Amino acid sequence: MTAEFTSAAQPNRRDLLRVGVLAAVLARRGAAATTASYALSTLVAAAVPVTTAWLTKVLIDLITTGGALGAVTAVAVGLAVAGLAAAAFPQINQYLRTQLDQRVALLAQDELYLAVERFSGLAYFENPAFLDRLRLAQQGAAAPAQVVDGTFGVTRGVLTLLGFLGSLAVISPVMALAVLATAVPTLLLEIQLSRRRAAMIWDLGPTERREFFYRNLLGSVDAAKEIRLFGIGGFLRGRMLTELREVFGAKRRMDRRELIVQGGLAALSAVVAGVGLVWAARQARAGALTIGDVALFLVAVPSVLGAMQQLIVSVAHTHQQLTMFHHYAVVVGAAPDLPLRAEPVALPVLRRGIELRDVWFRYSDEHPWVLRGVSMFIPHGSTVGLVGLNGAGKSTLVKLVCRFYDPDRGSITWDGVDLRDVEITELRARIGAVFQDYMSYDLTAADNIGLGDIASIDDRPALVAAAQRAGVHPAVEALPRGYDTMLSRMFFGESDQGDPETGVRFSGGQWQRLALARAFLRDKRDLMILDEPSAGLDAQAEYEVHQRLREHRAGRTSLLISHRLGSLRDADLIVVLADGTVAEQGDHVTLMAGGGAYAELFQLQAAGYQLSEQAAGQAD
Ligand SMILES: Nc1ncnc2c1ncn2[C@@H]1O[C@H](COP(=O)(O)OP(=O)(O)OP(=O)(O)O)[C@@H](O)[C@H]1O
Repeated sequence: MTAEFTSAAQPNRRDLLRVGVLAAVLARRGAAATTASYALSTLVAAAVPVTTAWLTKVLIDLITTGGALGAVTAVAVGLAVAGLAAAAFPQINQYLRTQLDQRVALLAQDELYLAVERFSGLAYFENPAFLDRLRLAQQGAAAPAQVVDGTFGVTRGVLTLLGFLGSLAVISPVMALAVLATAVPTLLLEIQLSRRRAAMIWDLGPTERREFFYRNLLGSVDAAKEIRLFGIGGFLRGRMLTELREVFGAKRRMDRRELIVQGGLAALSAVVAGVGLVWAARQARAGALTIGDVALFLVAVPSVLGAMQQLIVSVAHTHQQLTMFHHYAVVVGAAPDLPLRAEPVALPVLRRGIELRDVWFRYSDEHPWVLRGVSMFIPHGSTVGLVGLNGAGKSTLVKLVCRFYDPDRGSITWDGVDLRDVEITELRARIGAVFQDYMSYDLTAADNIGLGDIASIDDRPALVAAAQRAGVHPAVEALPRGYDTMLSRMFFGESDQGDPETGVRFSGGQWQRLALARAFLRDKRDLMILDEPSAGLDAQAEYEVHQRLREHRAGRTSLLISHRLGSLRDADLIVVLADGTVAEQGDHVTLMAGGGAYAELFQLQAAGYQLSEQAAGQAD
């Protein structure tokens, strides 16, 4: 499924052509008028140097041969106008280029993240090859404008080159051929260098990713405690530097290669120009060339070489940008990570329940099976508790019910309709959830709750009601700007708290209550999933939250995961997962009477509490 991300980084000619067309289409859609103006301005900019050189030659010849005053004046005025154009057009070009860059990048970025949003599962985001592609695609979003710019650069280079080469050919066809002959190897070598550079960028992807990870870790507030307590800053820094040295080493080798190749080619051009200069001087001395010819020659040779250099740089740059843009095209054009039905079945309002039938799942072919034939039923209107040791597959099962992945075998049905047959967004719109690894957004308290149901984000009474149910309302109300206070995972001083741009730091339990409030805002959904909703709460808060959950769960369908078995005691059904299968299921009383894994776990926890009570009693 993900082979398209791991395939060779080097696009072939057909790929380049295809992405070139894609870049042009994006430029047209994003900035048609700017692109057209830029094209026009490029043509003028290309014509100016050649026109100037010819007018200079004509002027010198007119002056040295005693031409008419009117003619001299007309040519001089022409030269002045060309000078004006030479002064103005670089600025105009620069402005148009920036406009083009920004407009096309805006569209390209929008389309990239639209495509990313369309990947409705999680598998791509857990695939390092995809993450590498995405990182390069983000850089590639700026490429279409660069490709257009490069194409215009090539056009400008070709026009200037042809103009000067034509001028040179008039004076010396041999010289024109000699100059042209240096261009061919230069162009080929530059393209090869560009290919190598693109391959190097791709190969360095994993190394750069690791370096980025260590760099982030060293500056992260979350990791700061452990790094300091364990004294591992030096160790992590060492690893970061090793990765960085590897990156720089590869880049240095590439730079040296470029230095040798480009230096050699520049020397070759200089030799050709030098030989030409000697030849022209001798020809003028012998009277075979006019002074105007020599002046034109003196301008034409460096201009041809310069235009050629510019052309080569533009070709190489365009090639490199096309290669970068290819990463963008791979991401934007990637097949959906989860198969989508062309004609999805409408998702019925849940009336009967959700059934998992012989569900097998593993994260990839290289991973072990996590679920091995799980069959269970979540009846509508009931609370089902999911129990199991760490790594038993509880969160995985929840992710399958949300269709973040598809089962490898078996099926999950919603009132008899297979989840694979319905529109994913419709399914997700029917589910409310607090995940084990819930998000803490560096946004206002209101936004942190409102994101749970974007349609209600401005409905303050609804946000307050959700916060009240999650028991976080008093804490939010006490904030400097109440619900409009920015919450942040960063620390800001007291004096900053009046500043709406800075944030207040919440405790872990308060963030968790906010996540709960976010889920409560979605409470009119068919299914509520709560994966460890109270793990970070103190005992009193946990009691309160469970009390509210109980009230809230009444008559609704919910799937509840908790290691604190006491909180699942009153669930209608408790399912125990072990070794990827359902080890046992039933309500609390039945499972306790059965004396199986659940009863054992429950008694172990209860004994733990009794022991601590006894210890506390003895201490008193
Ligand atoms: N994205 C992933 N890629 C590969 N393996 C994964 C991934 N997520 C989980 N696993 C593996 O799947 C198994 C089940 O994990 P899961 O998180 O579902 O367990 P759990 O029962 O929720 O555990 P816990 O009680 O610790 O939360 C574990 O062995 C875990 O290593």
